[in-house]
Amino acid sequence: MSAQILDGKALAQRFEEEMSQRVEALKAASGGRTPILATILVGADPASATYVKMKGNACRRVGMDSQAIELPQDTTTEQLLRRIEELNANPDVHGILLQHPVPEQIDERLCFDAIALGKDVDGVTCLGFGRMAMGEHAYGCATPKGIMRLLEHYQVPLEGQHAVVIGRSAILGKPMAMMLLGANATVTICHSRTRNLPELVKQADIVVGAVGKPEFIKADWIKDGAVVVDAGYHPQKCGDIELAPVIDRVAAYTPVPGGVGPMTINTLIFQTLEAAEKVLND
Ligand SMILES: Nc1nc2c(c(=O)[nH]1)N[C@@H](CN(C=O)c1ccc(C(=O)N[C@@H](CCC(=O)O)C(=O)O)cc1)CN2
Repeated sequence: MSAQILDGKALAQRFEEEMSQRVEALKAASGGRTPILATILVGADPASATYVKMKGNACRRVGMDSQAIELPQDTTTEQLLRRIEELNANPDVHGILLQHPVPEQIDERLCFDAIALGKDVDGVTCLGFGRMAMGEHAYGCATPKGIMRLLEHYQVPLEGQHAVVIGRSAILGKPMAMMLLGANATVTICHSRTRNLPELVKQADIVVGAVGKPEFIKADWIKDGAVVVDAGYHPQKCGDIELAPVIDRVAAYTPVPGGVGPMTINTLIFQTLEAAEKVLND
């Protein structure tokens, strides 16, 4: 069997070309106003700094701007909330990204939830999650929404399929499960205390690795013909799933790197453009 590669890098590039045209049209229609994503990075975690830089670069590639806010490691919850309130009130800012994780003294949930719903282009607020889960409009959480866009592009059937999501984090596993459910998949959510994890994964038509541990999901848990989606990315340049031994016997898989990661960034930028279009086209 020759597996389909769910190529997130190529798809993100293609979507960027389409978005560039939309940005140009928006600027022309709004007297030259430019969509702006505000990015907030707290502390000096090198990986987070890299991701935020990649997001700013992606904005510029499609003709949008980013406003980078860098706050020191000892920032308090109150200080961060004030910065978010300023961005909420700034009409020139169309989307707000708070890079996760923040230093441990900060109440991350409180800060995520302070982001105005219309500017929550990273889909991190409880309100946005609730609306999405109930089938109402909200910007989706960037990584799971990016996975859904990838699966849709490659016409991976979801309806009636058994999707097993391994991981239950607020910005990945939980919204992923709700999005798959919204697409009429039958969803099992597994986590660190799940018993019989290998047996559950063996039942999956679609496996989503979202556990944050390198190659935690073993090749011999994955059934022949499954669709394998790996949302992990680790310094060893591998994901959450032991991928190499299964690529000849699965139906489709996301490579690491070049699968889910580029779609995460593309989705954030795409949703920023949507938010800007809502404001600037009015
Ligand atoms: N507020 C948020 N914080 C975090 C999110 C998020 O979606 N919102 N996701 C992750 C990290 N992340 C984006 O922030 C991210 C991780 C990896 C990639 C990516 O494109 N990886 C590449 C490889 C990169 C490399 O070569 O160094 C790939 O997989 O091809 C993009 C975004 C945690 N925080």
